[in-house]
Amino acid sequence: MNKAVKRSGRTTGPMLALGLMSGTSLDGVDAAVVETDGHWIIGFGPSRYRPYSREEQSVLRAALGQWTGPDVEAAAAAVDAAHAELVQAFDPVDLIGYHGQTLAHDPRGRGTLQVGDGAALAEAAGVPVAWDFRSDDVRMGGEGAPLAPFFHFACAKMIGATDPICFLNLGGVGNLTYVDPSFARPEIAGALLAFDTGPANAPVNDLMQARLGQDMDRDGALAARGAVEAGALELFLAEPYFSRIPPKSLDRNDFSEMIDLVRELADADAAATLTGMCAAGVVQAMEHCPSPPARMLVTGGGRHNPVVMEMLRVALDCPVDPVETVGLDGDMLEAQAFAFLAVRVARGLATSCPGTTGVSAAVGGGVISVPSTEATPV
Ligand SMILES: Nc1ncnc2c1ncn2[C@@H]1O[C@H](COP(=O)(O)OP(=O)(O)OP(=O)(O)O)[C@@H](O)[C@H]1O
Ligand SMILES: CC(=O)N[C@H]1[C@@H]2OC[C@@H](O2)[C@@H](O)[C@@H]1O[C@H](C)C(=O)O
Repeated sequence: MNKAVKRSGRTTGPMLALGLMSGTSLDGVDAAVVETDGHWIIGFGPSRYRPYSREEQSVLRAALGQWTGPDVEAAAAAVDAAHAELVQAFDPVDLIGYHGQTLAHDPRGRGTLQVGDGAALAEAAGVPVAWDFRSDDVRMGGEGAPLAPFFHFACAKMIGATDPICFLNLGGVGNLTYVDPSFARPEIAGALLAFDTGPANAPVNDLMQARLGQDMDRDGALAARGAVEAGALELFLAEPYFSRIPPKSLDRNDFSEMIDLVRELADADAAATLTGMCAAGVVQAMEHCPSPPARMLVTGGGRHNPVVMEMLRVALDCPVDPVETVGLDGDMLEAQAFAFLAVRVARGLATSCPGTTGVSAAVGGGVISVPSTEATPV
């Protein structure tokens, strides 16, 4: 059996890390290579996407919101198998960052659960694996999410930003990172503020599935034909979550009852209203930022939706662009984030701080499992 270790032996120099992320949309696994010393992004390597099959998706969906039991075990097995298969497609790396699949997230109650066994993957791949990224943060009073902000800080430095900017990830859930790149390090108070903005694509996907048997409102085609219903939007914004001071985080299904607010609406109006809720959550989020950002860079699948992008452009006082505008890859940013964080775990560096998760002090989360064939940890 391999062992989980906390700290690195090697302390400097770049490493080649492969990040693996299975997001809340349950569509598949993203994998991307990053070369980094844990502080600076030296370069981006190859990336791949491995979609879940219909069967795999239903296994994962059946386990959502559960903490233990046969559904969770089946989901864990499906997640491990998909990741092990995907890793095979890459040339050797120094380290893997394995986020796994979040099934349940209740940081102030039962904790947070990502399935995916890093020890087994380390054995299968023959490479050390950093995993279980969120538990330590939750144990120290944090939200356990979002964790991409330390990577966003490095991205802001890489693109040469000098004024504060925001990264907005529109996945199943939305999350925002405000970065002040004038700070030298991400854990210094004031460098980062991050939190989940509200539901993003998940309610729209659920609506499309329930009403039309489709996975998503591709290119916002349905929403573009409808109108936002003001009453439903108002009820949505009355949710206490939006006025709560960040950091704060959400589970995928925390807002699943939003679909009830559009139950009486025609398909196009329902899609437009749920899309409007995603944008409105972001607009509310800006109220919590310490200063207006110079620009907003959008990542995640929602950046492909012209309806939500236009809503944001109309409502916000700064340019709103996909991250591709600055040369980043919006389909792979989260996978790259977990490659970057893996190296930070290996180096004993912090992965979250009070500004990103509300944790009591900067914490280096995650553990590293080393394959039994390897004599010393990374
Ligand atoms: N062309 C498109 N038009 C509209 N929506 C799109 C398009 N492409 C992707 N999406 C939306 O983006 C979603 C996938 O986003 P993404 O891959 O960022 O999610 P995720 O990583 O699983 O979620 P999270 O970041 O919450 O973990 C799809 O389920 C869909 O709703
Ligand atoms: C608990 C959990 O898995 N949260 C995810 C989810 O998906 C988006 C948003 O909610 C964010 O908080 C987080 O993922 C990103 C990758 C993060 O940790 O930065």
